[in-house]
Amino acid sequence: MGEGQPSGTAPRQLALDLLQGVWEEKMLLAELEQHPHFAEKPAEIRARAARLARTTLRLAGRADAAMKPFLQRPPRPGIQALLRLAVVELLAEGEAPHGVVNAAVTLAKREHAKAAPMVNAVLRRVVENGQGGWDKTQPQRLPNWLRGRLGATYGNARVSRMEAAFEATPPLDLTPKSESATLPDGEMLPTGTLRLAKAGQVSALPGFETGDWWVQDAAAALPARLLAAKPGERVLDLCAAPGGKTLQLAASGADVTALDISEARLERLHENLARTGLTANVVGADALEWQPEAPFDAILFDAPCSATGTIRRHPDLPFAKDGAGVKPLFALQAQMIDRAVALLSPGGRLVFCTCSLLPEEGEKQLEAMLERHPVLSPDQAAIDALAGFEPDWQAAPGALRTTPEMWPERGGLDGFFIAALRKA
Ligand SMILES: C[S@@+](CC[C@H](N)C(=O)[O-])C[C@H]1O[C@@H](n2cnc3c(N)ncnc32)[C@H](O)[C@@H]1O
Repeated sequence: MGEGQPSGTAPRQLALDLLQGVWEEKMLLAELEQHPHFAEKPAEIRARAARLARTTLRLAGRADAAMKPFLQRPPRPGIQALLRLAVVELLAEGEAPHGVVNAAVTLAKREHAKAAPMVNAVLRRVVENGQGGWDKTQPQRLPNWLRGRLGATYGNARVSRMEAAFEATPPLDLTPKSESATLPDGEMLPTGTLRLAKAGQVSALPGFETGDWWVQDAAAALPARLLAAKPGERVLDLCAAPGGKTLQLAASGADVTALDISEARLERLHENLARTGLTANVVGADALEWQPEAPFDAILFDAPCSATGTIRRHPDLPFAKDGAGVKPLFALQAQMIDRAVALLSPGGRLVFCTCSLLPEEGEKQLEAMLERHPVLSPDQAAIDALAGFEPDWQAAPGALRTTPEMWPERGGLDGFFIAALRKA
C-alpha cells in the first residue's frame, strides 16, 4: 500500500481529528467516534484511526520527550498532535520511516503549510537519533488534576507504576456465560475471566454469534461474582447499563431486575441480553425515585463515578476531563447507597462498586455508609469465597481494591473498589 498516498493519510488524518478532539476540545473518544465525521468513514479506516489515536494518547509524553531536542520552540497544538502521532509510529510501532515522514509532511501541508519543512526536519532528526532516543524517555505522567489526587492516596512511586501500566494496550477480557461456553483460545485467569492477549475483531471470535461470552474486564467481573446470586433469588442491578454485570447475574439463574436512567445505554443492555439469550426485567428509571413492588434479596450497585479505574482502556479520559465533574458524584453515590439499603430485604446482600481509583468513590463511601447504616455489616466471607482472590486486593473488611499496576505479568487489571455487605 503506497504510504503517503490517500490510503496512508486517511486513517492518520482521522486519528489526528480524534486526538485534536480529545486534547483541544476536551471530548471523549466515545463521543467523537459517534459523530458522523468518524462514524461514516469506511470500517478499515476507522479501525486504524481508532488504534493510532489510542496508542498516541498512551505515549504522547514519551513522544514529546523524544522530539524535544530537535524543536526550537513548542509547536502549535495541531502540529504537535501530528508530530506526536508520527513519532509514536516511528519509535513505538517501528513503522518504516519513509512512509511515516511522507504522510506527516502531506498532512502538514494541508492545514499548516508553512510548518511542513519543520515537520520534515524534526522527524528526520528523530529517525537519525534512533531507538535510543525513545528508550531513554519515561512513561507519560497523568495530568495534575489526577496525579495529585492519586499521589496523595497511593504515593508517587505507586502512581508511577500505574502510569507505566497505562502505556500498554490492554488485553481483551471475556466473561464466559457458562462452563460449557464456546470460547476462543486464551488464558483462563484464576477469577474465571478468559484473557486474550490480542483483541482482533471481537465479532469474528468463536462464540460471539452464539452469545457464549461477553467483553468485560477481569476486575469488572468481580462485583457480580462477590454477590454470588442464586437461582430464583430476587436480584436488583441498580445501575445496570450497558449490562456486563446484568448478564452475569442473569446467567446465574436469578430473577434479575436491571435498572438504569439512560435509555440509550439501556438499548445496548437489550442488545446484550438478546445476543446472549439471557433475560432480565429491564426498567428505565431514576434509581432515587423508583419504587419496586417488593424489596430484593440481593442488590448490586455499580455507581456512576469518575471511571478513573478504566484509563488502561480509555486513555483519553485524563485529558478530556479536568476533574471538575467529579465532586458532585460523591454525594450522588451516597444518596444512591441509601436508596439501595432501603430496597434491600432484612438479611439481604449488597455489593457496592465503582470503577474508580479515588478513595472518595470507594474506601470513604464504605466508611460513611457503615456509619449511616448500622444495619449494614461487611461480608468478609464473600471475599474469602471469591475464586482467584489475591491478598493484596483486600482494602478493608468485606472490601477489595484493584489498581491498574496489579497482575503486571498477566496484563494488568482495571481499577475497582468493591465492597460486600449484609443487612441485619
Ligand atoms: C458504571 S455505569 C454502570 C455499568 C454497568 N453496571 C455494567 O456493568 O455494564 C453507571 C450507570 O449509572 C447510570 N445512572 C446514573 N445516574 C442514575 C440514576 N439516577 N438512576 C439510575 N441509573 C443511573 C448511568 O446511566 C450508567 O449507565
